Amino acid sequence: MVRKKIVIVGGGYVGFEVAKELDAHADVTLIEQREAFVMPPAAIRAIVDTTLLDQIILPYDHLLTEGQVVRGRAVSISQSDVTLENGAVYPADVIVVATGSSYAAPFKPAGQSIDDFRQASAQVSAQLTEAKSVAIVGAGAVGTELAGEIASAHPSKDVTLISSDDRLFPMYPARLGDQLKRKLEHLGVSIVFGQKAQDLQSVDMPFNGSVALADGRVISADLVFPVIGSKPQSKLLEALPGVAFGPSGRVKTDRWMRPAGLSNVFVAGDIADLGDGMTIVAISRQTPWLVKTLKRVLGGGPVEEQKAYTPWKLPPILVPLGPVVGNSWLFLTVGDWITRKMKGSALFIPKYRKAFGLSGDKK
Ligand SMILES: Cc1cc2nc3c(=O)[nH]c(=O)nc-3n(C[C@H](O)[C@H](O)[C@H](O)COP(=O)(O)OP(=O)(O)OC[C@H]3O[C@@H](n4cnc5c(N)ncnc54)[C@H](O)[C@@H]3O)c2cc1C
Repeated sequence: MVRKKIVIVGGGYVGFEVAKELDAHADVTLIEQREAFVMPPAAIRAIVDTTLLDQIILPYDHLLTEGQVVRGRAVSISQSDVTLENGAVYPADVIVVATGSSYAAPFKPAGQSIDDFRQASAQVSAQLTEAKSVAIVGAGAVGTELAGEIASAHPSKDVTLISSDDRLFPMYPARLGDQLKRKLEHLGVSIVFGQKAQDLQSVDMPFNGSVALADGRVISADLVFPVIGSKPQSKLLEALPGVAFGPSGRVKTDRWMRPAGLSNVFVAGDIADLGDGMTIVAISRQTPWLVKTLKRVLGGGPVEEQKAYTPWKLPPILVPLGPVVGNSWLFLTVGDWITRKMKGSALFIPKYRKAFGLSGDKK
C-alpha cells in the first residue's frame, strides 16, 4: 500500500516527536530551518556551564529511520503542499505546522544558525563571569530558574529578580511560590515584586545598564537579562484563508487543532492557541493526542470521530534553582529531592539525546 505523505514544518518539541512517532506509519518529511535541535531548558544552565552546549545541540541526522529531515525554511503552505525559500515544493496529504516561538538570547537560537546560538551563549557566559551584579527582568519559570542557576554557580554575585506580580507563580498554590522565594533568598537573590520594568534598553538580548521600575526606582546591573516571554512564530499561516490569531499572536484552532477549517492542516505547540501555556509540559499533552488523531486521518478516518483536544487545567511544573535545590508542583508542592531527580540534576538531557539517536550520557 502506498503510504500517505505527511509534511511537518518545524523540528522543535512538537515537530521532532510527531515525526518520530509517525515514521513507521507514513511517508514523513520534517522541514526544519536549522541543522540541530536545541533544548532551551538546559540553555539556561549552559551560561554557567559552557560544557553543556555540546550536549544540548542535537543534530537531526539520526532522528528518523524511514522518513527524511529536510534542512530549509518554509515560506508558504497550502492545503496540499509546503514551499521552501529555495523554491522546493513538498506535496502532502497531511500538514502539521509547529514553528514554535522565539525568545531573548541566549536561550533559544534565532534564525537559521546554530553557530550564532553557540557564540551568543558563550559570549553571555563570559560577560556573566565578569559581572558583579545581575538583574533579571521577568520572574516566570525562565527568570526564576536563571536566578537560581546564577546564584548557585556564582554565589558572590549580586542577583536581583524583578517580577510584575506580587508573588512567584501566582497561578499555582501559594506554597510553591513561597518556598521558591525562600530558597532564592537563601541563595542570596533579592526579589522585587509588583514592579513592571519601563522602556527596557533591549528585550532581545542581555545588556549592561539599568532598569527603571514603575515606582521610580532604578536598578543598575553589569548584566541585565530580559526574560519576559516567548513570541509565537506563526507568520507562515497568515496567508491561509480563514486563519485567525489571538492577542498574543498564537493561531486560533477548532477543537481538533486545525487552524483554517481544512481537514488536513494541523498546528500545535507554542504557535497554537489551544488554551495551554507555551511549554513542553503542554506539548507533552498535545503530542500524544495529535499523533493518535493523525494516525486516524492517515488511515482515512474522519477527525471529528476523535475526541476533541482539551488543554491542561493547571499543568505540573518543575522549577530547579540550580542542580541541587528547587520546588515543583505535581498536583501538590514537592521539594528539592523530587525536583532534582526529575529535572534539576540532568535537565532531561539524556532523554532527548536518546530520542535523537545519540548517547544518553550527559557528559
Ligand atoms: C529558556 C527557556 C526554557 C524553557 N524551559 C522550559 C521547561 O523547563 N519546561 C517547559 O515545559 N517548557 C520550557 N520552555 C518552553 C519550551 O521551550 C517551548 O514550549 C517549546 O520549545 C515549544 O516547542 P515547539 O515545538 O512549539 O516550538 P520550538 O521549540 O520553538 O520549535 C520550532 C521549530 O520550528 C523551526 N522553524 C520555525 N519557523 C520555520 C520555518 N518557517 N521553516 C522551517 N523551520 C521553522 C525552528 O527552527 C524550531 O526548530 C522553555 C523555553 C525557554 C525559552
